Amino acid sequence: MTEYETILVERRGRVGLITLNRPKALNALNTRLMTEVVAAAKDFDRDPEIGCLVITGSEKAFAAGADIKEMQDNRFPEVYLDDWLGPWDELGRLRKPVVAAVAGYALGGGCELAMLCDILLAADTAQFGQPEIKLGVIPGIGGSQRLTRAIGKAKAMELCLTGRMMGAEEAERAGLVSRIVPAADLLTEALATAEKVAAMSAPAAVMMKESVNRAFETTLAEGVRFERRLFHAAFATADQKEGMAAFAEKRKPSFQNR
Ligand SMILES: CC(C)=CC(=O)SCCNC(=O)CCNC(=O)[C@H](O)C(C)(C)COP(=O)(O)OP(=O)(O)OC[C@H]1O[C@@H](n2cnc3c(N)ncnc32)[C@H](O)[C@@H]1OP(=O)(O)O
Repeated sequence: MTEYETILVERRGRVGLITLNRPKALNALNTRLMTEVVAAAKDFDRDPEIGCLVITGSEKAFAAGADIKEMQDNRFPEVYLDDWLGPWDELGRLRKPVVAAVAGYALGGGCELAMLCDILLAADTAQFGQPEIKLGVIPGIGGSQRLTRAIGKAKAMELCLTGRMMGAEEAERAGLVSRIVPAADLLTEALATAEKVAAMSAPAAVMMKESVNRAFETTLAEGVRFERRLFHAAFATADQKEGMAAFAEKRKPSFQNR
């Protein structure tokens, strides 16, 4: 069993739950936390018993950004040569779906971490923002790119250039989050959503995630072609036979994840 210092890691049936746990620093993302989150998420991603992940924080903060005190004395040659913050990109390469359950502050790297996930659920207390400009820097884990793709240039530009936070309702209207839930229900709702995903055919869920994500990386024609190829490939799985037989026989499917 791996020992972690800055996160809590639990299995809830077929769901892998990662809880950021630096409460005194509002879950500021230091190097240790980055290393631990990435390692735990990759372990779950490799685990055939896990079908979906949930990443969450505390009531007050999902994460208040990269750890400012840790990075304030950084110098260009070191951060450049070490590709500092690069390991976060590995979360974007996870094959299994990931649900972000966000309450309180999701700022800077915290907002970027949420956007690295696939389904974003927000508590009514959630506050999103990219305030790096106030520190004399810009986002470094994809914030200027993913926020712009999620909510469009007009709003992303305003938020990034002013550092203004946006609440859960504005974030939902803008298309950043899929749903708002009362703060007290956030984890229950996130786990229920993740369980629903984990109960689907694992190959179909991985194909679905890959196909939706492709929409951000390619032209419409290429994306449609990519989707068609994966759709064809789904007919090579036992789960396609089971899913369609279950429909015809008016029963629930029992997927074998192959
Ligand atoms: C990824 C990249 C490239 C960049 C970034 O993410 S830069 C960081 C972006 N985030 C921020 O700028 C937010 C910084 N935090 C705040 O503005 C405030 O903490 C707050 C508005 C989120 C909450 O304010 P509140 O008054 O409720 O709480 P504080 O007393 O300010 O914070 C409690 C405790 O946590 C420490 N803290 C908070 N955020 C960070 C952070 N990002 N890095 C390091 N430490 C952080 C804060 O210093 C305080 O600790 P102490 O009591 O020990 O001072």
